[in-house]
Amino acid sequence: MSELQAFLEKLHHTYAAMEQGEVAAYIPELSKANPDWFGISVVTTDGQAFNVGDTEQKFTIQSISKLFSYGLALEDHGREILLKKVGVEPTGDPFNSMIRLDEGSHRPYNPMINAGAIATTSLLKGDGPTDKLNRLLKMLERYTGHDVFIDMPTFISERATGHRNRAMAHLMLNFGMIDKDIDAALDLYFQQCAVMVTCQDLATMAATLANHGQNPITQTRAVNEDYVRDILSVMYTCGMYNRAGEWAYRVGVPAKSGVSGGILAVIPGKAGIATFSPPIDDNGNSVRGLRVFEALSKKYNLHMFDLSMGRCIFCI
Ligand SMILES: N[C@@H](CCC(=O)O)C(=O)O
Repeated sequence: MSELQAFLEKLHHTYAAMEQGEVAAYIPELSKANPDWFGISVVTTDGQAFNVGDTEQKFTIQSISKLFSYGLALEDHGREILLKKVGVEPTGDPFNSMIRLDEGSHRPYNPMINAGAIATTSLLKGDGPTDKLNRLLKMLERYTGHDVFIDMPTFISERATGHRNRAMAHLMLNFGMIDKDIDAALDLYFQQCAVMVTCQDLATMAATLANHGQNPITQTRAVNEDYVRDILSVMYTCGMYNRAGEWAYRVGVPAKSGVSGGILAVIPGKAGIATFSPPIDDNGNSVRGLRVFEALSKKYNLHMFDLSMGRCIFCI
């Protein structure tokens, strides 16, 4: 067994017993997740895969989808046009806050909070709702390397209860920051959040970004190489809810988490790492996931600004 595999198994064993955190329930369908589900996956840019635990359990991608739709919007519109519609500043506020929408330029602060993600998804090109959804699914399939599907109960559950997201869309419409067909934009946003993935998928998707936008297993290009740096920049500053600063300080790699319990992180040029465990803390981050990433970063010197010798030894 490789040293990395042995270390992943040790981490899994150590943190499986943790009992902190709560499974998200504000989208009713998410509350059905088993709090004991726990997986850790690593995929390297040369195509090696390491897995431990529930890495084949399917779950809805939720907020992690935001970084991928941001990549597609960058391809559709380019950096400067998109920047006029959605900023790149961290907020320090909860992901579903709308306080800052009502001040200043009315431009959502960044594409990783809900307001910015809804605005980003509303900009995706396509000939009507079906074409837009198909473009989004095809894009995600280039990252995973296989077909992806929407979990209908989760989509319907969020569509029926997502009043806060609906309110944000109305506020942005009021300010003229979003196209008037907000129901279609919200449906597409709820659909992208309800796409089913596994922990292994998330690691492959992260490895694709680590590999300059090309899937290291299928060799398919998932996103234009020019935009990988934009995606990773907003992940680094805004990807971990209102713990993004502490994550950057402690773990030091671009990452994104979602309320269903997934976290993915990109080690540029080296690997993608993902964890899945549904209990989340007050910020929305998986409690087991945070511990695993802190331990991995320490053990393998993953922090981007750690320039000591032996950095990221596991992925060479
Ligand atoms: N669909 C969820 C995603 C939230 C998340 O994972 O942060 C929402 O909009 O509330």
